[in-house]
Amino acid sequence: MIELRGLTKRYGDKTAVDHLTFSVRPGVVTGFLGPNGAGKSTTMRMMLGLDSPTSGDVHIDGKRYDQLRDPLNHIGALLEAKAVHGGRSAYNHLLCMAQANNIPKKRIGTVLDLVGLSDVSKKRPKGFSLGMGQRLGIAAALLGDPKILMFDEPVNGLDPEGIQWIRNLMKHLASEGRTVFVSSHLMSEMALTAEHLVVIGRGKLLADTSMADFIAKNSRSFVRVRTPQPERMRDVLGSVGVMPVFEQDGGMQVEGIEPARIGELAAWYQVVLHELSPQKASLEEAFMQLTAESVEYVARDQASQPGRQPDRGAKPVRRKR
Ligand SMILES: Nc1ncnc2c1ncn2[C@@H]1O[C@H](COP(=O)(O)OP(=O)(O)OP(=O)(O)O)[C@@H](O)[C@H]1O
Repeated sequence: MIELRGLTKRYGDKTAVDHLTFSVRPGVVTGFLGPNGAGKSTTMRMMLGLDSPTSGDVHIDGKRYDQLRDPLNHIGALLEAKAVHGGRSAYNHLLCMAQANNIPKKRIGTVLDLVGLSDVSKKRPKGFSLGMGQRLGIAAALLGDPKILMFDEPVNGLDPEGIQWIRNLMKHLASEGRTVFVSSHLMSEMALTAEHLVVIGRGKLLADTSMADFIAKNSRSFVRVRTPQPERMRDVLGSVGVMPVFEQDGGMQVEGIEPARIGELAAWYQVVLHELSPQKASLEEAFMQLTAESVEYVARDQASQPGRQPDRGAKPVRRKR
């Protein structure tokens, strides 16, 4: 279990982490989400004692990191893929870590097997691909057989096979009862991996919720209707108590009625339809809306258009009647 209480980090007048209070529980993968610059890495560094908080604290199984004996036996982390001494073989890299942390040598073979690097254990990591480097970083995190694991953007730059491997590994580690905390700026990736979500923006907590709740609240479904007779269609829908919402490009979003029923009504009242398609607002859209206020760096074309939504149909515009 990881517990943060009022965790705050300031760099000069910049508040990178702003009074974060939440807990990360064992047995599930917890996704740590936020746009670039939200403060995820800074938070993780403070969890690992690599940075000290300006105020507040973080406890790993009830203790501060610096109070843990043999910390690698409690918490393992993958922060930067290639932060490895290039001159040592993969085996020797892990050996140095094991010796420095009172970890039995036999764990090295176990973790190299687990991440699929046994065949290249004598090779130097500087010749490794990004995916192999990532696997070595994970082997290092698992070396002390810790109950808590932390991964900072572990799938960045990986191919689909590597992404799937890491996803399955994280789920497996959680199913063994471990605490698994993984950061990402991609909601779609987290939806496939995490059971719990912590979302931050500009260092502040925006959501601490189960993935199921987040999906239930945010995956709004609606029907997109396009017709050359929008006013007439609006009246037809109004006659059955449904109020469409017009989109900027003239289409309309209709909620609370099945597409088949809309088609039947249109046929009955002789309204021509050009589109009748069921839609689901994506989780990525919901995440972008949640964090929209807190995005630090916005592409110029978005920034120059106040109110512009990042994705098609993310927020419909109501047209005056
Ligand atoms: N050492 C530092 N000195 C000054 N500012 C810093 C320092 N480290 C981080 N920051 C600032 O703190 C904020 C949070 O950065 P952080 O790297 O924790 O965010 P992040 O959520 O991990 O972002 P990303 O997804 O881009 O890695 C950013 O505005 C960053 O510029």
